[in-house]
Amino acid sequence: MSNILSVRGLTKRFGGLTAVDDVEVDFDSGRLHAIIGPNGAGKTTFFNLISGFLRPDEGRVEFDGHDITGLKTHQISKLGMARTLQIKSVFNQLSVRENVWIAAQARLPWLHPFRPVSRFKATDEKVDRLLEEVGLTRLAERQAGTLSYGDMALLELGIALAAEPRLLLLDEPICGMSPQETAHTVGKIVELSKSIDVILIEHDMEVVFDIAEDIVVMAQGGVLARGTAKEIATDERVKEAYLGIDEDELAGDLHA
Ligand SMILES: Nc1ncnc2c1ncn2[C@@H]1O[C@H](COP(=O)(O)OP(=O)(O)OP(=O)(O)O)[C@@H](O)[C@H]1O
Repeated sequence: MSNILSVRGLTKRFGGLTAVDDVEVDFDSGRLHAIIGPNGAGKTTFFNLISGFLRPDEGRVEFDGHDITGLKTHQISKLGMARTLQIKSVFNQLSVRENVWIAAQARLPWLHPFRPVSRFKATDEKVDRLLEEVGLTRLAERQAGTLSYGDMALLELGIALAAEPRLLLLDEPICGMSPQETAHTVGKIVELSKSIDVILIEHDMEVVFDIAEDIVVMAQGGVLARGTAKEIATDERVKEAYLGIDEDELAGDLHA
């Protein structure tokens, strides 16, 4: 199986704090990956480094065969990596459809006066498909700013998918959602992961253990453990890393 992402010696310091510390990790294509770890473990900083929001102090990141170390976010996104649900990319005044349309349009060459009408038709069809895919067809004409939290998250997913990514990074995609919204969004993520690669940062252990096929555990900037839900749930080092932070909740989830 080929690697969609390979990370070597990745390090990021903020003053005296090493937020990501010499991380070496590969993510193979075709499995749903999750990154978990206690607060402050370095998960979001890791995402920021691989998606170009932050420049690493040391190390190398390879995405889909390209060395992307130090590239800017738009260059990385052009190569096929999308990230969603932490960056608020939605225009609140526009409709759901218009938001996705703009994102889909951005993928095409710059607008010019001689652009064939068929290109707009193709974009319209693509937008319809995307809305269907994320389950927002019924709300297509709704002003985005009036969406519920869960529907807004789905819209952000639609916007990310408009870029036709090979790899989708999701940072706490169900944070703040109701149980129904969670179930719906988790279903979508699983479905999506069958056609594109997904790496998910998530605190909800029940969801992670339920859907992730591969779990990377980060602690204090490094990779502490890696394995299947079963392996991670019984790993003493993982239990220790969470001890004192969320002991009751984790104990419940790990033994579920
Ligand atoms: N821009 C920054 N400047 C200074 N310190 C930072 C910055 N970003 C993150 N940190 C610190 O780096 C460490 C790792 O933070 P990070 O947000 O990556 O952890 P995390 O695992 O995503 O945590 P959480 O689960 O709480 O989101 C923390 O100690 C955090 O305070």
